[in-house]
Amino acid sequence: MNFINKLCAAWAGNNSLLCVGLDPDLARFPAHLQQRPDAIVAFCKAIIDATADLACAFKPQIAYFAALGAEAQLEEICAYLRQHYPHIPLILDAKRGDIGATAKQYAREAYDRYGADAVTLSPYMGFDSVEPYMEWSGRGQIILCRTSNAGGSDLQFLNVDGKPLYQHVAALVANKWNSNGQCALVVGATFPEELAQVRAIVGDMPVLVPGIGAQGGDIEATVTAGKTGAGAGMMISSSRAILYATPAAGEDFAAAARRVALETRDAINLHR
Ligand SMILES: O=C(O)c1cc(=O)[nH]c(=O)n1[C@@H]1O[C@H](COP(=O)(O)O)[C@@H](O)[C@H]1O
Repeated sequence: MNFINKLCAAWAGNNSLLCVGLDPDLARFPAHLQQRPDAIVAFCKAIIDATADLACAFKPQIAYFAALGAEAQLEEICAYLRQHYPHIPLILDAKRGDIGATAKQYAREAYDRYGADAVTLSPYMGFDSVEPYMEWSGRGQIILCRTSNAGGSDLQFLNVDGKPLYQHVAALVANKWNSNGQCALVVGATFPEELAQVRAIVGDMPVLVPGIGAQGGDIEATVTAGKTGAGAGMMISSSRAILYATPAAGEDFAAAARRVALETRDAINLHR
């Protein structure tokens, strides 16, 4: 099944627009896991098992693994996801962007090595830096449009031909670039007005929306701004608020993560 169809099925199957971000930070792990050599795998598997029926996607962020030389653990976690939860889209958050020949290697990494259904990409090197990913039929390309951080405004808000640059990116991706029908965009929950602008430009194209939870984005404003006519269209992503839901990071971390994921999914559904 291609990325977009899998996403639509997960939205419906789990009645959820919540994407669970996997950003494993050893320093915030529960004490009983910290010394284990397989701490990252054990932590992520427990979070996955505790939230899989509440999520429309899982999104591992590659930097948290690569910084520790833990790519083998990321491979194991991705294999676990594909084996046990093949109906839930696996998004590799890598924000890649490079010339075509190099892009092809990044695409092999995302789709072949990790088996991701989709990968996050930067648009700023243009279409020939995104096109190589489209050789993997049915896999998704999720392209940065209006990011959740304040500094995103430095470039994305620049006025180009009377419109902010992020709106050009939205229009370009939704029309010319989406030749395989597997593209999506990233718009931060911290900018609901811009999310509404993007929704108006891109029709029903899916949008990955990070920025609720730890970054303080408002759920009601996000859902109201970003939902499609069918009350879907978004992967609203939260990492730290779910992963580290217990202040003291106790042995009950997975149950606490489930509690927060459930509350978040339900808070999102209230406004669909
Ligand atoms: O592409 C992303 O996922 C992303 C885009 C963006 O604009 N802002 C953003 O925070 N992210 C990622 O989403 C996650 C947000 O984590 P939390 O703030 O802990 O929920 C991190 O892994 C970020 O790298």
